[in-house]
Amino acid sequence: MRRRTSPRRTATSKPQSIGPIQTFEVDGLTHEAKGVARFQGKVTFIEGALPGETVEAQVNKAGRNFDEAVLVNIIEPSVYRVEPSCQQFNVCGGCSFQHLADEQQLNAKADWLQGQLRNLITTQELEQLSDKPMGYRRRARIAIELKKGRMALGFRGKASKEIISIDQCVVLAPNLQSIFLSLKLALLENDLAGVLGHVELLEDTKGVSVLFRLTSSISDELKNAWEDWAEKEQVALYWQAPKAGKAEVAPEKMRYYDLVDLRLKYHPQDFIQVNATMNQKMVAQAMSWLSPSKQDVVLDLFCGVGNFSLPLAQHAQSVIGVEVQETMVEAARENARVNGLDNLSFVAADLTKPVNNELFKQTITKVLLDPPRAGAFEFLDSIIKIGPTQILYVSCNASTLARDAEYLVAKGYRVLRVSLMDMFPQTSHVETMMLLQKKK
Ligand SMILES: C[S@@+](CC[C@H](N)C(=O)[O-])C[C@H]1O[C@@H](n2cnc3c(N)ncnc32)[C@H](O)[C@@H]1O
Ligand code: SF4
Repeated sequence: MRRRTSPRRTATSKPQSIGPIQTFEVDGLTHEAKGVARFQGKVTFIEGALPGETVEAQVNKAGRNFDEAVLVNIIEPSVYRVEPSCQQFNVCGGCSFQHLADEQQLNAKADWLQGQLRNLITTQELEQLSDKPMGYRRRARIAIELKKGRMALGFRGKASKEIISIDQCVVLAPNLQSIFLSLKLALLENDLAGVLGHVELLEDTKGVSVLFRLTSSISDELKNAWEDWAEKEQVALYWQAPKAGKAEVAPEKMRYYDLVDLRLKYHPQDFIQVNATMNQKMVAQAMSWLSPSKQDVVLDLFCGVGNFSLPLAQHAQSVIGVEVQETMVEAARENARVNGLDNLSFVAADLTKPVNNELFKQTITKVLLDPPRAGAFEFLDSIIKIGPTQILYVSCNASTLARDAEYLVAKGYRVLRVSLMDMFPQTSHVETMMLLQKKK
């Protein structure tokens, strides 16, 4: 439980203001964590202000329909305001909600999600799935910049593209937090920083790894110095050569993570869900909601390396996974083989384009889809043609989920269950699971 705060001056940096300091009563919150107030009838968004607060702010962007203001002082704080755990919270763009108590963050996300899905869930209760609020990220891309001889290693800022230099990131898994510190010190001591595009930190069942994205070649001597550092820190090191699409990785250096009794191999730059414990819970919930049985042939769209396909195959008659990246399809096939599952097949296909293959020849009873932010609109007519009895939609973008689900509902499906999954606490991102059933 984090400490509640009392009235105080905020640590917000000095605003580039155009208006005088005014007093606002805040009565709403956007999903990007901006307080919503009205001044003489006009909506004003105030970054850092919370509902129920009386604040002083200065309008720094005046628009026709709304203004934006910079928080100057909190006169009456919300009872849900807490001290941010991260010292960089006011400037780093990585988190939006650290000033709001964890349970209230979830309520705010639920309200927002309910609004996005207002045409779909009037009576259904929005279910919730959550886990630890801090130390959950098993993957992070760290930006790097050298300016006038000074190194900034961190994330993009809240209000600018500037890289905010950080020493500690409390949403990272603890092992990644400690390797981050060691990495920062080591980068200050030699010449690698000048030829880095970015650094990727990753933790999985195999351990911790660091991937360097190079912008130009480096000497063997420098490379060896870093290999020594990696050995001392007991991390695996990967090098992505300049202009290379992906790092070259020997089979024995592939990564893996465990999912209950399954082991899934992947390339260090392949997609994996960033929150390991929430992923376990999400997959378990998907199995419980979709409830695959030996009568079911399940289609797993946007399947990655088989995160849902393999657990589905443990219960279903068979599973067909579809994924655009050939290398991930190969990894998924290998994962099925190594885990002793012979009722899976995988197809490499771009689901935004017409898919002309065996998919439509089989009787598919259930479909699971987990698309990127853009959603799956182009493939919806194909799903309708396949005609599964149930569709389980996992989404990281509620607005494309709403669009796609409204289309499915118009074409003969109804929403059975919806769950907000707090995959990314402290940030404004929301993961959602929706189960749809074909109307009789
Ligand atoms: C949100 S991830 C989900 C992956 C997997 N279901 C999991 O849980 O790890 C979306 C996946 O869709 C794949 N993808 C992106 N665009 C695609 C497309 N046009 N057609 C097929 N797959 C695509 C990505 O490579 C990625 O593996
Ligand atoms: S992403 Fe990390 S450094 Fe940035 S605000 Fe969140 S916890 Fe702090």
